[in-house]
Amino acid sequence: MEFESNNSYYTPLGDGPSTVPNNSFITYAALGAATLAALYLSFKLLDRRSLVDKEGNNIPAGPKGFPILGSFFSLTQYPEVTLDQWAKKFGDLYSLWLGNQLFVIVSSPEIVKDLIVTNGAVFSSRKEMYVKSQTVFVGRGITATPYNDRWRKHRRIASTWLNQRAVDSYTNILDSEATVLIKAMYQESRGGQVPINPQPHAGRASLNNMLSIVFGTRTGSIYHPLVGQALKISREFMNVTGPMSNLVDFVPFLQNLPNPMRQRGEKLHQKLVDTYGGMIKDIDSRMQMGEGVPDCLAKTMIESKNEEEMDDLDMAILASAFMIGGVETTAAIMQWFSALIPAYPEIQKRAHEELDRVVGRDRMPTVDDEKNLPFCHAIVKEVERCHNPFWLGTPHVASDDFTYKGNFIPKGTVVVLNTFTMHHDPTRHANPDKFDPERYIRDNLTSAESANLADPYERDHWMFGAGRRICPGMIVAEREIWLTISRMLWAFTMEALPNEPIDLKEYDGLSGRSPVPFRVNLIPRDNKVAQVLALEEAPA
Ligand code: HEM
Repeated sequence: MEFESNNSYYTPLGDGPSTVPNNSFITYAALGAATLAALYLSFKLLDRRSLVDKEGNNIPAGPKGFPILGSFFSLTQYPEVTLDQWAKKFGDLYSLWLGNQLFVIVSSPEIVKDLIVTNGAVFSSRKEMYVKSQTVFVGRGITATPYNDRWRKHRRIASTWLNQRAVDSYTNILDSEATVLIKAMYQESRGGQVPINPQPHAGRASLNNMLSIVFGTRTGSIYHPLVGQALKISREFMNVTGPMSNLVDFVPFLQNLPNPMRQRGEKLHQKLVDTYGGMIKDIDSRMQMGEGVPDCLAKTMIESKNEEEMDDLDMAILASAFMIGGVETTAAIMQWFSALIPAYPEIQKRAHEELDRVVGRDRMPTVDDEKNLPFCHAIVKEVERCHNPFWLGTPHVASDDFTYKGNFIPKGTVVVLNTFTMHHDPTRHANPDKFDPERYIRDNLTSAESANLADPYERDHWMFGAGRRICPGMIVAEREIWLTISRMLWAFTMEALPNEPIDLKEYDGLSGRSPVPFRVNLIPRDNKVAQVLALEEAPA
């Protein structure tokens, strides 16, 4: 199959500033028919605002918003900041409207546990968003599907490649890709002589891990055409499918008008089918010709497609969910780490001392070393707390009416975990805006273990979501993040360029977020680095 040769990952803002909403309200407003529909809807909306249950309990209070649009335009730029301000005003459980859709915003660990975990039978569905679910994923794929038998089947199949035993079986691949990453960074920076943009390197490391798991293949360099193409697809996905960014998702009459988001969604859908569906077809043909194919998700799906009643589209979209969910996310954490750490020489120094004491200079840290490197482990968790790539997560939906402590949550309400507020709660994280790994120094659990703690206030962070839809890729994600970050720390002293400050506020992406491109100096810590990376012969 052919891949477009496109290295646009160097300029990921190619589709315009990503923090601007995707729909042009002006275009829609120009259409006269909208006025009548608007009036009708505003009456309906007023009706819904007074929703009550049988006992007369109201929906939680919240910002009023505007007729028709609700609070849409308050949430276009840095929505997590607005949600945080409203949490301070309206409390840990409040509501808002976007168009005809009611949202409930949950900002405390206790309420997340009570609703999403304890009442998972009610709060584990997804809204079939017009752009993301209906147009891009066409009702398939594990991420966006409602809580039904198709989701259960896809989650079960996904888990066979993401559970602890599976991850243990391919940890050698994650380990080798982490070494390749360090080597490529070393080489591109010419042993620390020129600054580099870590983005394509982080992207390729994550991409190669997912390519191995899903298709049993990998790319040989950041210039392989699949790197540019896959990262471009993931980036477009992040910019097209924000949980609160598409007005057309919430104002249904817009779906019948000429619609740029539908076109972008359809194009993206086709790219997914052509790229990842095409790779599955290649594997299928090779298997039919009796060629040996490495074990991978695609092979599992092809072998069991009759028994599991999966068609080609099911397989293409499930593979796409891995390629999207598993690439930008882990790569974003590696990038946030690389953006943050140059500002903290004293933290690097302490990490270097720990690494030298526990691991030494003759080898790089491994998965087994993590338990003996509490400060490096704490750095990873603190990066995740400060820079969750999905502040709004993937919202859940109530599949039934529910009343929680006098607050009515009607069936169909979208429930958002307000992770920004929870990650910045000063009662749990003193001085929350400070990057301070020390706060996790006594946390010796993985995030997967932490998610199972009985006390939700003890959980490390909420980056992976919660309940029955919690990220099934947590174990592999953590392992690859550990290997890459601990090895970057082991190999380099990371420094910002004197005249190029690294922007930690702006970010790229609407559903997921990663830093805007930046460059860093990666100074090898000593000449052992080249030897351990097998770039230089060890002295006799
Ligand atoms: C830093 C890395 C990652 C982050 C921050 C992340 C975050 C998330 C979040 C917030 C959700 C929604 C959870 C919820 O509904 O409560 C999710 C779901 C999901 N993630 Fe991840 N993820 C990461 C890595 C991965 C990886 C490596 C994979 C591998 C394939 C993956 C696959 C998925 C899938 C398939 C779902 C959908 C689950 C469902 O709806 O049942 N993720 N992820």
